[in-house]
Amino acid sequence: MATRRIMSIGVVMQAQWPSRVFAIELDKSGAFLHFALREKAQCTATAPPPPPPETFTHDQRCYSLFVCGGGGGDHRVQSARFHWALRERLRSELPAECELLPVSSYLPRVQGSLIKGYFLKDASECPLRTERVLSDLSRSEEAGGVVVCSYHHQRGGDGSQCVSQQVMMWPLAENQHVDISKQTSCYVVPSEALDYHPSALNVANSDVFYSLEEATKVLEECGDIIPESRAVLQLLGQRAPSRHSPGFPVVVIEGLDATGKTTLTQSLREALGASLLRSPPQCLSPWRPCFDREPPLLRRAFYAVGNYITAQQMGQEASRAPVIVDRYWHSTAAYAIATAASGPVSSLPPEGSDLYRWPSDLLQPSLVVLLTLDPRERQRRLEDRGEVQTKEEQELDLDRLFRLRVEEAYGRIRGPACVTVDAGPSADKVLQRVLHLIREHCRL
Ligand SMILES: Nc1ncnc2c1ncn2[C@@H]1O[C@H](COP(=O)(O)OP(=O)(O)OP(=O)(O)O)[C@@H](O)[C@H]1O
Ligand SMILES: Nc1ccn([C@@H]2O[C@H](COP(=O)(O)O)[C@@H](O)[C@H]2O)c(=O)n1
Repeated sequence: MATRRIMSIGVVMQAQWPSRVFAIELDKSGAFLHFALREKAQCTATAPPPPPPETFTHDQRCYSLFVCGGGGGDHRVQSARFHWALRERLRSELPAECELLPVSSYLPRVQGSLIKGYFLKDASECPLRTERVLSDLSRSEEAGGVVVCSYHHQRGGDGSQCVSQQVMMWPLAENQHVDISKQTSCYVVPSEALDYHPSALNVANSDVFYSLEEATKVLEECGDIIPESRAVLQLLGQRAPSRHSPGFPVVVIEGLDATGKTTLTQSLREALGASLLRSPPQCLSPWRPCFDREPPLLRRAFYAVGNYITAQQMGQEASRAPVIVDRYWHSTAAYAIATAASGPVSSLPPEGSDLYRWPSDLLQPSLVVLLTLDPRERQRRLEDRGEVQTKEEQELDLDRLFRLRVEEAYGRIRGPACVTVDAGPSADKVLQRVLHLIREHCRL
């Protein structure tokens, strides 16, 4: 099985290697370095080697690492967990002078083509220690192994400079007869950037699930590794997800943390004599911390399934009374899309992208209200709850970018779209405003 997996991903990567673009994430504020590979054989003796992208001109040894099973497919759970754990392993085993950056390899505009990896800049005195760690990794059979490449800066007699990539380790099974000679040495050339974060290519069914079937598939695949996933699936039970339009209105309240969702949902329950639900539902609480520690593929599948369990509860409750729901699909999709990207709002998948669509099999609420709040007031409310961490300025700025991405993603989701309400006024004023919206939008 492992060999088949190595074969499939290894061959796919090998066949596409020269067409792929590599995007090194230089920092969380969204700065990328894009490069492509050009086979040396294609460059004639008369043409000078292409000038290298900037980051490679440093006097540092550079490496890239890609988990072979990094794409979709039958071992995606193992690959995702291996890639997730690899960061900690590299951080603890590599010399402290090694800088570790995320790198993505993808085929431009090809959905699902993204493979995630790490880019390593080694400024340590002892390159052997780094190479030993990489060599140990290459022997790892987990998730199909790791492709490791090194980058070499060269200066020609005429003063020209170039960078070449050498494949150090390509863990293909011996009997697969895959010829990697073409990939062993390539020139590294600058490449055009995508208009958005490359993660958008793999968001569907890795970060956001557009049907119950796709989300449950992930939990089924990890049943042996994470027994908790079986318990979650059992809770989902045999009942078909609720898709029918319920008798009473279902109103979802969304927003970043500390925007006042709990306060408002409780007041709405009292004012309307409504049932109050939340997603993820209470019954999933024992397993939430476990999935919060897992990589996005598993974590997001858990929250997606949570929405379907809440939808079943909504269907039942809405036959008796209005239903108020604290978080639902908008939260799942907006946080997932905003976390997969980094940097400014412009790095999100473009407005109107199919990635913002509502899953066709998930109960649609009658109204979705998004609470927005001035960041300083939100900070003040967090402080009142004793939750403000002393953060470095830089971290605060990254936090600000993340909040902006989440809010923008919330606003781009369609089917239903959310209605924005300023949560800055007093709790009672916010309640009155939302009650007014409910009367306007829903039959009561
Ligand atoms: N309109 C308001 N004006 C002033 N303070 C408010 C208002 N609404 C809520 N608060 C206060 O702000 C804090 C955060 O509110 P709340 O817990 O309702 O937010 P939340 O969105 O549910 O947060 P989380 O998602 O983190 O649970 C609480 O201390 C609450 O009392
Ligand atoms: N329907 C949901 C609800 C929540 N999430 C994720 O949980 C985090 C926020 O939850 P709080 O309990 O802290 O308010 C957030 O990181 C979301 O990723 C979700 O995905 N779907």
